[in-house]
Amino acid sequence: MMSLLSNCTSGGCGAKIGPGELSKVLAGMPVFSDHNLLVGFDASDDAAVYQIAENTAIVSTVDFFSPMVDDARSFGRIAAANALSDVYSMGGTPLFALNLVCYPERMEIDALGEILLGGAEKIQEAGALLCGGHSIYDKEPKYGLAVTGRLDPKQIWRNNTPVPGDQLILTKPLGIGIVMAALRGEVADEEAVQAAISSMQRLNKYAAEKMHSFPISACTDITGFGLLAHAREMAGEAASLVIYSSELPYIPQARTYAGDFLITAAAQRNRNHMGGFVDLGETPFALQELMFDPQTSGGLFLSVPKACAQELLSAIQEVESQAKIVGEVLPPQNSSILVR
Ligand SMILES: Nc1ncnc2c1ncn2[C@@H]1O[C@H](COP(=O)(O)OP(=O)(O)OP(=O)(O)O)[C@@H](O)[C@H]1O
Ligand SMILES: [Mg+2]
Repeated sequence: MMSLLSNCTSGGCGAKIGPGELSKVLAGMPVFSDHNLLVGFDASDDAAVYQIAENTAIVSTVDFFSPMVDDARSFGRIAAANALSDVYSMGGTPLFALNLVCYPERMEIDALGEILLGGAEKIQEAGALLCGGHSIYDKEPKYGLAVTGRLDPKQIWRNNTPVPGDQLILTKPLGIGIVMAALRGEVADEEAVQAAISSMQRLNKYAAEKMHSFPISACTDITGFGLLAHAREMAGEAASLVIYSSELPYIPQARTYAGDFLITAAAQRNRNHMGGFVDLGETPFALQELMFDPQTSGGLFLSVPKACAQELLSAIQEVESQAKIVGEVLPPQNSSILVR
C-alpha cells in the first residue's frame, strides 16, 4: 500500500486553524439568528442545532482532515469516528452522513476505496446511513464527513454550561498527538501506536449512550485544541474548572515522549492561546504537554452533578475502561482553569 503519510504535511485535528485565529476571523462574520437556531457558530459549540418540531431538533456538523496514519482503512475509520463525535457530544443520534473527499490524482485509487470503506464501517456502527458526498482532486488526501443527527431540543448538551459543584469526566486517554508525532519521527513504540489508533477509531457513541440517563450539565469532545482549551471553552464566564493532573488518563508512552520534547507545533499554539487563562501550578512539564496535546477523535469531556458523578463514571467505565473523574467545577476564580 502506498504511504498516505508521505503524501501529506500535517494530519488529524492537529492541522486545525488555531483557536485564537479562528475566533478572530469568525468575529468578523455577520450574525445569523433565528428562533429555531438553538446553537449557531457564535456559541463555538461542537455542532449546530436547529429545531424543526416541538420535540425534535436536527444537529449538523462537518469535519475532515489529512491522514495521521499510513493504513487507509484505519484513516477512514478515524476520520468518520471524529466527524460523528460532534453529534454525540451534543447529545444527539447520527441519522445520515455525506463523504467529503480530496484526493491526489497521482495516488492509487484503491487506497481511496479503502478510506471510504473504513468510513462506511463507522457510519454503519453508528446506526446511520451514508447517502452521498463530494470528491475533488487536491495536492494532499483529506477525508471526513458532514453528519446530520437528531436530538431532543430540551436535552442539548452544550459545551459551556457547567454548574459549580459538578465533577468532570474524561472518557478517553490523552496523548494521541504526541504518539502520532513520535510515529512521524519513527521513534514510536508499536504498542503506543496501536493504543492511539484504537482510541481514535472508537466511537463516542458508547459513552454517550451511558450518559443519556444522567442530568449532564455540559459536554464537549476533546480534539485539536487540547484538553485545556476545551476546558476553557467549557468554563465560560460563569465558572472555573479545576483539573486534577494526577487523575488524567493518558497513553503511558506519551508522557515519556513529551518528557523527551517530542511535541507538536499545534500543542505550542494551544499553550500560547491559553497563556492568561490557566494556572498550571506545579504541574510537571510532560503532564502539561498532555493537556495541551491536540487530540484526533478524542474522548468526551463532561460536567455532571457530584451526586451522580461516581455512578455515571462506573457506567461509562463498562464501555470506556480508561474513563476517569478528572476535575471539578468552581464559581469563577482568578483563573479560568486551575490545574492541581
Ligand atoms: N470556517 C468557518 N465558518 C463558520 N464557522 C466555523 C468555521 N470554522 C469553524 N467554525 C465554527 O467554529 C466553532 C468551533 O469550531 P471547531 O471546528 O473547533 O469545533 P468542533 O467542530 O467542535 O471541533 P471538532 O470537530 O474538532 O470537535 C464551531 O461552532 C464551528 O461551527
Ligand atoms: Mg467538537
